[in-house]
Amino acid sequence: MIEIRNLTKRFSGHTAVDGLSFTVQQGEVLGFLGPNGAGKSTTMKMLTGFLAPTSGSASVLGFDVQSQTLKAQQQIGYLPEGAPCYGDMTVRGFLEFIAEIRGFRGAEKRERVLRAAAQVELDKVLEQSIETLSKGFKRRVGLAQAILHDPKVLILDEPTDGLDPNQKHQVRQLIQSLARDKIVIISTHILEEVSAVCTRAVVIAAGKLVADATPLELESRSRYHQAVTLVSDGALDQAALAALPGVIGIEENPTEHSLTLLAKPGEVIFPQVNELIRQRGWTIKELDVERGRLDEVFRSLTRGEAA
Ligand SMILES: Nc1ncnc2c1ncn2[C@@H]1O[C@H](COP(=O)(O)OP(=O)(O)OP(=O)(O)O)[C@@H](O)[C@H]1O
Repeated sequence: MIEIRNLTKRFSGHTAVDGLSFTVQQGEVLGFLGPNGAGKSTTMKMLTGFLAPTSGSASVLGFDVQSQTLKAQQQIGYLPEGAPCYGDMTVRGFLEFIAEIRGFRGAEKRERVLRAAAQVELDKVLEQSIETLSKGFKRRVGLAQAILHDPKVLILDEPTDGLDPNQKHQVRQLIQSLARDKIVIISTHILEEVSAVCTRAVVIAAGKLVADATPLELESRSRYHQAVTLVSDGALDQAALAALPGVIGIEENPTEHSLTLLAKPGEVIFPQVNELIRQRGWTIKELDVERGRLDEVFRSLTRGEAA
């Protein structure tokens, strides 16, 4: 388990992290979200023992990060933002270098490098210099160095930032396969990542926790949760749609020639909308029921709080 208790960091009069508390259990993939300047990197630095908190504490699998720093750090694999590597080294050379820093020698070092490279599918580029790799492969090198010592905890700072959609997809699949027996914390600005890979999300703004929930719970806070969008060539009777039980509003989307019916919190409106369509014999080209919009929830949670 990772436990963060009342963690606070002040920089000359400015409070970057403000009394943050949360825990993460084995098997969880936690999305750590917040606008620029919210305090994500500062929290990660305190959690990984690179920055001392002003007050409060953090522990990793029972090891206090401040008083048992090395023990705590041995449990952690860390992918820093941008996954910096030594570009002129080969993939194998770099991974062996990291393995040595982690204390592995001889056959064990070589085996660990091969195992980590195989896990993230780097086998074919082991002898290639890192600077000649694509961004996606560079990110894999960063992931490989983070898992060399088979840590129980992975801390990944914006692991898919700057990658193309295919590379994003591949790195997310890798994270999911690595996450099975680990605790994973992913800091991200990319909200779709939260739905794609995270089991839980902690949202911070101005150093304070503003939400701690599953992606589904967060989506259910959206005003678009259970909203029904209809696309039709013909005109629809908006008054009749608005009068349906559970409907609290209608939005017109002129560019898409569609109507979005908003549901009262906690209510499902799809059956009554469907019934009205049947009764009136409307031709509907598309009908979509939404889970909710994370970007809207994120904005309303963090609005005006960014530094
Ligand atoms: N060493 C430092 N000295 C002074 N202020 C700092 C220092 N490091 C961070 N800060 C401030 O602390 C606040 C939180 O910064 P932090 O980098 O943790 O945010 P973040 O959520 O990681 O942002 P981003 O998404 O942009 O990476 C910001 O206002 C930042 O300017």
